[in-house]
Amino acid sequence: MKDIQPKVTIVIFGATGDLAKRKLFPSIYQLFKKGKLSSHFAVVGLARRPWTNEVLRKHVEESIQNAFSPEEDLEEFTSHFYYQPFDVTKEDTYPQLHTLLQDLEATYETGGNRLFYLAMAPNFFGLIAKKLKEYGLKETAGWTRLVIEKPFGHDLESAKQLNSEIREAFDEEQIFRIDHYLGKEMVQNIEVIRFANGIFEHLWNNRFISNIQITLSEVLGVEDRARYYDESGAVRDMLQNHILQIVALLAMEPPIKLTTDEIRSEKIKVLRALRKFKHEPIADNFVRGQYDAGTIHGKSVPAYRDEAEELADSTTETYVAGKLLIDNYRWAGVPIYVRTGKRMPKKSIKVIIQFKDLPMNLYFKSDKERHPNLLTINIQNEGLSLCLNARKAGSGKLAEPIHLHYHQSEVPGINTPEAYEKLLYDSMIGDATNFTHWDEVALSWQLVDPILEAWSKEKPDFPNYKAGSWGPKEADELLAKDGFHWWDI
Ligand SMILES: NC(=O)C1=CN([C@@H]2O[C@H](COP(=O)(O)OP(=O)(O)OC[C@H]3O[C@@H](n4cnc5c(N)ncnc54)[C@H](OP(=O)(O)O)[C@@H]3O)[C@@H](O)[C@H]2O)C=CC1
Ligand SMILES: O=C1O[C@H](COP(=O)(O)O)[C@@H](O)[C@H](O)[C@H]1O
Repeated sequence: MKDIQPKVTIVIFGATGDLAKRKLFPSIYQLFKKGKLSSHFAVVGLARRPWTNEVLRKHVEESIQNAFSPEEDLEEFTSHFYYQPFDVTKEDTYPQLHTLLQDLEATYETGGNRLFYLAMAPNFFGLIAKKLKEYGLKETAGWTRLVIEKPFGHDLESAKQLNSEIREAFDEEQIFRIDHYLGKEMVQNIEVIRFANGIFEHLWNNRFISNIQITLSEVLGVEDRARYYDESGAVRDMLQNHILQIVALLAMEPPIKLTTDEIRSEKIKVLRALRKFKHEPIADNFVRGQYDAGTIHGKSVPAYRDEAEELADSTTETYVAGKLLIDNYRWAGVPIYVRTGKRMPKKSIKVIIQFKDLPMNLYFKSDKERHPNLLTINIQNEGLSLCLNARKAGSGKLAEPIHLHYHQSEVPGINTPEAYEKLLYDSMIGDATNFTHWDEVALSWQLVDPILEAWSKEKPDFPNYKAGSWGPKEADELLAKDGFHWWDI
């Protein structure tokens, strides 16, 4: 079946920024190259810098050359890009934008479809949405949609405030809250692995699963995002969004149909059932950390507090590990251990499902040597692996663990699109399945707020893990007290 080729004007607020350069321009290029965009599209870049169309086009070209080696002449592609110097806080710029959009819609015959992409600091989101409505930029012959980057708020209260500001201007169906993990191939694969395989789905519950481990580890430190990151920390940056979305996909009930509403409704039920830790001590279930200087891949790296002047006394966590519990019939009693951190020994995104041991296993010399069955979903290096026990060759009656591996990248002809590429396309065709609904955002903050509130009352003893290590020792103790350990990833 041929892909739909949406006709559209994409308006990028924050077009001179990091996200636009590293992710958005290369993704739009890929969509164009793959024929998912026809010639009926235009991209308008907005930011304060006094750039021109030519400067933006050169910048877009460089960003694409940095991302991959394009075979074709990029000129035709970049000719669809236009730049308007624009300060979102200044009233006079909106009417100018209106005129530019109308001109481009006539030139490119886009049917008036407008995708407003807010690649800017979140404190501007409410204002931009309001002004787009006020200046009639939403009134067109086609559809208008608003794509919003994370973070969506700083806590539940600010998220509610932001949501109500946006909802005054846009309907929920027009709002696409992006979580780029939902565009990752293996995150999208979770529901297929579960609901298309009897051998897993029949066992996918507290009778057969002993625990689940989710690790999102990064080698990178804070890079040049110190100001943003220090306000955010690992909980707001990764746990509140990416990790909880993965949890929802792993734990949801089978949807009755593969529609946006049905899938969302199942995910929301999981987030509702997540224990919110309002009454238990947070320290029993969550561990925070901040990296000290250390060595990664043979290279010395500084402590978080030495990465930028403003971080000198920071108490922001660059690591969090936690034990989540889902209080429903399927998952009661199954701990879901999660961890994410910067400056870890390797970049990895993995989910490990540990199945319960058999009551008796005669094929191992001692209980200590027994190895549980593990299903590993490798989100970073796109693949799956299943650890089973099989006869140890030539050993008589002993068993040993063996691994069945599937690596998507080794399958000929498969070229997985980048997450942003998929999500941009979905937003243009109006498929909101892999975007977060307001209810999901609100429920996620309900989990996270009590953790942050408890932490805010005590000064942490930071730094407490070396760059290049797997985080503070308390994260190992979190599992050890339940009789588990983190599996190697
Ligand atoms: N970078 C990343 O990897 C990721 C980013 N995000 C999110 O994406 C968003 C953008 O991040 P990022 O690109 O890194 O940020 P940057 O700081 O690199 O870019 C911010 C952009 O906003 C523009 N800008 C700032 N003030 C104004 C203003 N008053 N009017 C108009 N434009 C303005 C800046 O341009 P100028 O100075 O020319 O005005 C610049 O283009 C944020 O919400 C971030 O949290 C989410 C996930 C990953
Ligand atoms: O959203 C974010 O994600 C990145 C990690 O994304 P990945 O696709 O490389 O796994 C993280 O570095 C960043 O701090 C965070 O804002």
